[in-house]
Amino acid sequence: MSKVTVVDHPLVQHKLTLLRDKNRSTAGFRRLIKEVALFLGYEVTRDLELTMEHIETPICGMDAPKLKGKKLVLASILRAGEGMLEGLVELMPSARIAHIGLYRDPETLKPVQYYFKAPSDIADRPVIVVDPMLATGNSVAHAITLLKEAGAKDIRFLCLLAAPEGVEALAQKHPDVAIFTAAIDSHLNDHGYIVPGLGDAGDRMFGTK
Ligand SMILES: O=P(O)(O)OC[C@H]1O[C@H](OP(=O)(O)OP(=O)(O)O)[C@H](O)[C@@H]1O
Ligand SMILES: O=c1cc[nH]c(=O)[nH]1
Ligand SMILES: [Mg+2]
Repeated sequence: MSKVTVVDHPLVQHKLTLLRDKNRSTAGFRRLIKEVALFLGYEVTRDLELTMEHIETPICGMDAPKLKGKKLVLASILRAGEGMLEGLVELMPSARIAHIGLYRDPETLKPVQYYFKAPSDIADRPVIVVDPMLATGNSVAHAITLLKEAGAKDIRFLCLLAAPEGVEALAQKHPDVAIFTAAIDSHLNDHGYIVPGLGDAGDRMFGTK
């Protein structure tokens, strides 16, 4: 069973409420997604391994902690992952980036793939998959399958909002992938939207509806 972490930091919860509000402007929505991603970024990277390195401060030499191993990969599920990616890149400017182009067929709720590009040495790097919405879980499960086929081994998933159905489905398909989210909502409606949710994240972020 996947480990699920709900990030209940008060600032995250406050900003999530602002995001849910249907009267939030496109600019406000974009800014908030990026801000929340910064907070969530702290949690999703909490268990990264450190190694000691000798450095010289202006005062003396010391052994100080640095991240161990290769830079990690941020894997953004298009389109909505891009908003969170912006915040995470600010936190980890040297991260490598993977893009996975998927949209959900509104009838079948199955993902339709239109793009995939990942670093060639992804097998040697930790991977954080980002997409604000975990609804049925079909999109992220497909994205993770593609990343595993490309060689990824150490994968975690960061979203903003999850439905219980999606958490369950992802845990079934990829039990090795830890899930980080700001909230787990009530359920999915007949169209596969999260209730109460925040609507269509991509459309709200890019102003396409
Ligand atoms: O868990 P699922 O049921 O698969 O739904 C979640 C997916 O739906 C949304 O993308 P969408 O298909 O709207 O594409 P977009 O980001 O281009 O708007 C969202 O960003 C996820 O990728
Ligand atoms: O509630 C939902 C479900 C899928 N995708 C979204 O953007 N929102
Ligand atoms: Mg969308």
